[in-house]
Amino acid sequence: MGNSFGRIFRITTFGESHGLGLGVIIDGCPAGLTMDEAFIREELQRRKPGQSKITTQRKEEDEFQILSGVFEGKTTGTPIGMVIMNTDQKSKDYSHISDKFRPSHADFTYFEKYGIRDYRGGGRSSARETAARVAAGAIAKLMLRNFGISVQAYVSQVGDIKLEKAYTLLDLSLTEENIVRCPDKEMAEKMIAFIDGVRKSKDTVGGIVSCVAKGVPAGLGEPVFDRLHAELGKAMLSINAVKGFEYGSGFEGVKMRGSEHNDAFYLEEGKVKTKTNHSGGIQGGISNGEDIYFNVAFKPVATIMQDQESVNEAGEPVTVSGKGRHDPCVVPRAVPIVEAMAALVLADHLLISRTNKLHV
Ligand SMILES: Cc1cc2nc3c(=O)[nH]c(=O)nc-3n(C[C@H](O)[C@H](O)[C@H](O)COP(=O)(O)O)c2cc1C
Ligand SMILES: C=C(O[C@@H]1CC(C(=O)O)=C[C@@H](OP(=O)(O)O)[C@H]1O)C(=O)O
Repeated sequence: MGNSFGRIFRITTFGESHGLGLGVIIDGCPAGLTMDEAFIREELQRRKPGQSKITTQRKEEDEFQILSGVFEGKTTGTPIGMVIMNTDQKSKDYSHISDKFRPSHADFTYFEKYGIRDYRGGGRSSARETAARVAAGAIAKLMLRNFGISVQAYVSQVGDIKLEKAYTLLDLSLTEENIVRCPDKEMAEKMIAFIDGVRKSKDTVGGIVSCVAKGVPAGLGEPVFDRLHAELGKAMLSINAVKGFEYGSGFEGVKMRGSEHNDAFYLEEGKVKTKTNHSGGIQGGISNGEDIYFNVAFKPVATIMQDQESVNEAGEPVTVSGKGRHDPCVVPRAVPIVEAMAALVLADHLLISRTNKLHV
């Protein structure tokens, strides 16, 4: 429970931030998929810590090894095991809080649930675990690529610096050109300067990652509880520090009338299309063939380099001061994580949909 995700394309992750390493088992990846290790490496590089001045300075190369499930460059249909070793843990930085709870991190809730405190870094609750998800997500992306499906995310907001343009008006190929991963160069510079300033003031800040999936065929998703947007929402809300998810017109849509919000159908070369896409590519929990787009809100990082009020395991009031290497803002590194989780949902539903209709 709690460590696995997906139904057919199913992943289980393991490992802690300051343990020996972490990894993932993917069970259900179809046989015959060409493995592109260089691509998996690239994806991990986009997420790894220590990549710029606006991320945590922990230096992990996040080199991975595939242990099973691949033979002569192709998946065999058996479980794929992947490991990434930890090489730069500095657990000493956490000895001073070994019995204290950092406000708004998971120290207190994990202790309440398990009665055990792995105080080496955030343990299992550290976003280090998302390296395993990105490795699995890369394989899901390789599978989706065969079906012409792409998933691309970018940073659209940091604090109150907001990119007002919709994704349709942006050149998303520019996202990787800067360290904050915002495709608008000018806005990116503002965001970077802002995060750097917040970091220097020993504080942290939140932001929004936007994501678009293109080429998703109509018909993915289940009609009632496992609606495609519910699955995407769960995937996104399972990422550390996520506080909000909205898809399509989202919360802004409430300001519109039905006459404006409805997406009119038309035919293009015999194919059903919609003129607008307020539905975000999903209607009745099922994809309609249009782009699927959504936003994910991340809170400011909990560990700040300032004294904060807290309590310890003995129930005494204490002061907690941040130490160690932490992200001043998670969104630059969250971009590949959001993409990975979206790719896992879509790969899973692509395989599920094959059981829906005899002719698919
Ligand atoms: C990419 C990424 C990097 C993160 N880095 C840090 C960090 O350096 N320090 C920290 O306190 N929290 C960091 N977080 C957030 C914590 O992992 C998260 O707050 C914690 O697991 C508690 O979960 P919750 O915030 O979802 O309740 C990061 C999250 C992500 C997605
Ligand atoms: C190491 C990574 O990021 C970490 C995410 C994280 C957290 O609390 O989420 C806290 C910091 O590390 P630690 O687990 O040592 O406290 C970050 O450096 C990584 O993403 O690979």
